[in-house]
Amino acid sequence: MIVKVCGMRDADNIRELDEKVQPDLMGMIFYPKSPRYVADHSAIPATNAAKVGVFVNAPVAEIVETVQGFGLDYIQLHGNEDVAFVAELKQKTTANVIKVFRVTAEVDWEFLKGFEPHVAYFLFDTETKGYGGSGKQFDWQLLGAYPLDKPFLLSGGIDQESVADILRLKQQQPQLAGVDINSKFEREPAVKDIVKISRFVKQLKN
Ligand SMILES: O=C(O)c1ccccc1N[C@@H]1O[C@H](COP(=O)(O)O)[C@@H](O)[C@H]1O
Repeated sequence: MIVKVCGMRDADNIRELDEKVQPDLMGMIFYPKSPRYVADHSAIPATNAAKVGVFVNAPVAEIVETVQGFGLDYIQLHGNEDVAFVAELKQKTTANVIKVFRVTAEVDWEFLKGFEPHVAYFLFDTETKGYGGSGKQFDWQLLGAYPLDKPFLLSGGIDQESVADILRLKQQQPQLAGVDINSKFEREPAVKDIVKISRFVKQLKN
C-alpha cells in the first residue's frame, strides 16, 4: 500500500518523517489559500520520498515552472482541471499526474475515463467548500462501484482509527493503491506528528 503524507513544509519535520517513516510520496501544497502553503520553495530539504506538488486551478506555466524549479516527481491537481488541461501539462513536463475528484453519491465514473491516459493515479477526496485538507471523510462504500483500471489513492480525513476500514476497502476494491494522510496527523498546520504517523503506517502495512 502506497503511503503519501501531504502538507509538509517544515524542514526538520520533513527530515524526521523521511528518516523514521520513509513514506513513498511526500506532498507539498502550492495553493496560496491553504494553511499549508509552501511560500518558500528553497526551505524544503532533499528527501528519499517522491515529491508531489499539490495545485488548485493553477495556470499550466506556473505548474511547469514549479516542477522544474523544485524537481517535482508528481503533480497533484486538486481543483477543477479538465482533460485538455491535464493533456497539455503532460506534454510540457515529465512529472506524473495525480488527478483528484471529490466523491459524492452522484459520482459519474464514466467522466473519469477521459483522464485515464494522462494520469498515474486518481485520488479521491471529500466534497467540501474548500478544495482539500478538510479532515472530513466521505462514504468510502461508494468506491466499491469504481469500475476503472486506473489505480487510485484514498484521502479525506484519514486518521489513526481508519486502518481497519482501509484494509476492508482494499479487499473489496483492488484498485485502491494507497492512502494520502494529512490534517488528522498534524500538531499544527504543516507540522506532522511523526509518532502518530509511524504507528498508523505500521498498522497499515502489517
Ligand atoms: O491540505 C490542504 O490544505 C489542501 C488544500 C487544498 C487542496 C488540497 C489540500 N490537501 C489535500 O487534501 C486531501 C485531504 O486532506 P485531509 O486528510 O482531509 O486533511 C489530501 O489529499 C491533501 O493532499
